Amino acid sequence: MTQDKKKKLLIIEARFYDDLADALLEGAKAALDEAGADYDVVTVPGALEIPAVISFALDAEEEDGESYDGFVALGVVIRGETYHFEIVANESARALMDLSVQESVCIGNGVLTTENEEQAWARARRSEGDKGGFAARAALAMIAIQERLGAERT
Ligand SMILES: Nc1c(NC[C@H](O)[C@H](O)[C@H](O)CO)[nH]c(=O)[nH]c1=O
Ligand SMILES: CC(=O)[C@@H](O)COP(=O)(O)O
Repeated sequence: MTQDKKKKLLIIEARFYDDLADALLEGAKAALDEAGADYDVVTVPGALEIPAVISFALDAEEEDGESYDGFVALGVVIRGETYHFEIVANESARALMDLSVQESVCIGNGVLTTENEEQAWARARRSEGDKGGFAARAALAMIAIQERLGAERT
């Protein structure tokens, strides 16, 4: 991957909450458009499915499939009545971190984990927290650092 090559990223969005997913995706797309990066979008049911899609993309790359310079994970996990919040929030984050470190993959994590919907909106809206845009910019930053260090995935 050369410094001047146009970057291509894969956005994986968990659409457990449709309207919130729209807000996160708007921010992420705006950030990547502003950076002049190309991207594809894949939609999954929930945050727990996001890490596997990155694994699928890495596997496909080894079979001469599409190659992505980085990944943007988007989703919203809102606490309910049971322990499932901890499972979804913690395990999706853990799997993304494990992928980034063990596979040297550039990932921006825009999966919100909130106590309620109000907190989620305050972070999803591009005009407020813009966590979707932040995650996209984080992925781009990691791609640049990986290039600078000469650590691109072969
Ligand atoms: N409760 C939330 C979920 N739960 C669904 C899981 O992510 C997963 O899709 C399901 O367990 C089937 O494997 N997902 C979110 O993204 N946000 C939530 O608040
Ligand atoms: C984060 C979740 O999994 C949550 O939406 C599930 O709600 P509940 O714990 O009330 O089943």
